[in-house]
Amino acid sequence: MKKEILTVKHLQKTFDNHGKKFAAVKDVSLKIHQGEIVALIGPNGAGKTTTVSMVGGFLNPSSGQVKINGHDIWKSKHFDHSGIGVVFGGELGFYGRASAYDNLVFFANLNKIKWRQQRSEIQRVLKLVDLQNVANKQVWTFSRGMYQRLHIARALLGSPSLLLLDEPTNGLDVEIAKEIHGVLQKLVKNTGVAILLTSHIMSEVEALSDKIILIGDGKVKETGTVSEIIAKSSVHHIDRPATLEESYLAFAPELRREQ
Ligand SMILES: Nc1ncnc2c1ncn2[C@@H]1O[C@H](COP(=O)(O)OP(=O)(O)OP(=O)(O)O)[C@@H](O)[C@H]1O
Repeated sequence: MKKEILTVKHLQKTFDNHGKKFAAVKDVSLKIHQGEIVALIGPNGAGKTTTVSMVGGFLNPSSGQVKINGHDIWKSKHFDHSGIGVVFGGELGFYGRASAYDNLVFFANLNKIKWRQQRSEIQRVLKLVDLQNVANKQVWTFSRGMYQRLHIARALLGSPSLLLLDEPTNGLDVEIAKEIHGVLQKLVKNTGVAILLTSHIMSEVEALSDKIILIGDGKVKETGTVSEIIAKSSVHHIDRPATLEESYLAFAPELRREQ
């Protein structure tokens, strides 16, 4: 049995905006094991990003538990980020005139990686995302795909056991999205890192995930592998298997927010 990396139990988040309460996450429980890719899917406003933010330590839960490697991250006063790498994505976040290597030195310092270990650690993460041959190139020259790979490399500094990716290929064209999928699959295979991602792109979820968690109205509505979710949706065709997108659409009414 593979090691349990992330355990989330009955997570809840209620926002209070000037006395007006809104329960964004009502009841989310999930588990991720070493080397697993798990996708959170659901309609806009379902509570996916709020969940990921609580797992990543950016937002404190109203109640519930988040454990990384058995350690309750919200129990201790000082949140220990070392087990988690967050991929922020987008075209910001790096200094364009500096090289990929020098950008990563900046983040290695933030991560408190000892200077003696920095060189080998930066080379390790650049290799994992296949950027080792452009380590000394200025980042402004990078393509969108290379930029996204550098975001992943940054998140891998310090060898976290869990990577969080909120819509990892948002705004990227199909070809670059495929490139990123390949990087993530290779990463999981080579390092055993666990991945929690959110996505609206069903082909991406189908290609990457070992497990899917369907979220609606701030609650987990279904959990299963791609084929289990398709089977549960009861969408059938005589001439071909149902797609995840068709099955997701069949679940859509159940996922809407209760008024
Ligand atoms: N700080 C906040 N104060 C009040 N409500 C918030 C706050 N942050 C998020 N929400 C609300 O909580 C709900 C869940 O938002 P969240 O961003 O987690 O959804 P999501 O599933 O990630 O949606 P999307 O797919 O659009 O990214 C939404 O209705 C959102 O407006």
